[in-house]
Amino acid sequence: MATFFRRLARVATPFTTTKAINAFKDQSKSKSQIPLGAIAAVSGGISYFFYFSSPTMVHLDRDSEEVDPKVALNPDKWIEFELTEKARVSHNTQLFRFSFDPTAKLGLDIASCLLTRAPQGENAEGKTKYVIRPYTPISDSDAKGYFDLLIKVYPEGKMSQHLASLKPGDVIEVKGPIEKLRYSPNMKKHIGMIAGGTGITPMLQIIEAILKNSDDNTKVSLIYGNVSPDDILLKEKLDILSASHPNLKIFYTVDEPSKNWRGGAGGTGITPMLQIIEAILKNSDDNTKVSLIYGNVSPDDILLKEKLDILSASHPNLKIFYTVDEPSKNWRGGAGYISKDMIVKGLPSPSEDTLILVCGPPGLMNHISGNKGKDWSQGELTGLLKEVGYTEDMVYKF
Ligand SMILES: Cc1cc2nc3c(=O)[nH]c(=O)nc-3n(C[C@H](O)[C@H](O)[C@H](O)COP(=O)(O)OP(=O)(O)OC[C@H]3O[C@@H](n4cnc5c(N)ncnc54)[C@H](O)[C@@H]3O)c2cc1C
Repeated sequence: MATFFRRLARVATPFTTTKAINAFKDQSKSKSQIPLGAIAAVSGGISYFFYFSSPTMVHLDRDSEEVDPKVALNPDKWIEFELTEKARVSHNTQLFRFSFDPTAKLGLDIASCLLTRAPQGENAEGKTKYVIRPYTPISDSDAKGYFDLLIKVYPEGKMSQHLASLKPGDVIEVKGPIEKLRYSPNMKKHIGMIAGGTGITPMLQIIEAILKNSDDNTKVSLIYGNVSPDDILLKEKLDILSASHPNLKIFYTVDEPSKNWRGGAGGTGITPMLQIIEAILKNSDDNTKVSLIYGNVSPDDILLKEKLDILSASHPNLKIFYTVDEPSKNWRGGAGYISKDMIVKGLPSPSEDTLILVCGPPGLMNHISGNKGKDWSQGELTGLLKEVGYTEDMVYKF
């Protein structure tokens, strides 16, 4: 448990790809007990390297193809799952790991959610009343024996408070899956995503499905909005995925930038990035595209800017976006509500080859795309996406 909390604490520090690989090596010594704190910090990066560099994973994949795996979820029946670990991810968000038969998969297609229910007193006839809420697992859909939920805990939230009160060994009832958007590889050339807060969860399901399939060439551009830098969930995981996959570009924006707001790399956090950039650029057989978001307090604080500018000017595969806390007059983004300008610059243009996915709290949905209908239908497309020229068939609201 101590290791688990130490790893969690490391979430606050810049995480390099080397660290991710080492973290994986450490974990592989006790494969059945991967600490959830490490998952909170880097699981995406680890699973990415796992999928693309580990012979063990190839072997596991072959195994799973040979035998039709058992499935843990049942769409018609509430099933109890045991909480094995939980970890704080931000000041109001926690990660929960639930376990089941280690030889079974959860049984979730991309992109789907599941339903949880918890008892909430009794009705007049003495029967148990339940609160039921949907959540989107963020663990690999092929993972055996466990699934992870990333949940924002609301002060008055019936289910989120119940979940926050659970201790390892306690159980929660779950039913599903409920399919949202049926994702198939290469269904679109370019997918744009706009997420707010825990609205990142369905996006993560789709991103990981794309990145782990080497035949899927879909480009993904994600705009991820949060209130403050401390609210950005799984940032290290997203950064590692983006740093190691040229088809994934991420732009973070926060309503309340703090002094520490650093974007993808901050200050001396540039050093590991530079190592990777130089390794890529000096190898003429390496066609990896790199997008670097490099944040600093002020324009004067940007380290090695001249060198980075020269590299970027001479290598078309390297794109750099600088962000600063104390902007000069030329400041162009990285702070404030998601704007029309960010959408135009950051997402694929309206076209039949693109799809824009939106997920977040009602305020964000209203601002970006209009909310869903009362009957959970897609509802009318309004907001910034409509203004920019997208049509209803180009947008999916989770
Ligand atoms: C398809 C789907 C997938 C979802 N996946 C996730 C997920 O992966 N992780 C996750 O954390 N949530 C997810 N949600 C939201 C989740 O289902 C619950 O709505 C949320 O956890 C609040 O439930 P609660 O019972 O704790 O709060 P409630 O008792 O329903 O609400 C109590 C108070 O909390 C506040 N509140 C509740 N929801 C919101 C909101 N969305 N925005 C702003 N304030 C709110 C309001 O002030 C409300 O009055 C998903 C929702 C849907 C529809």
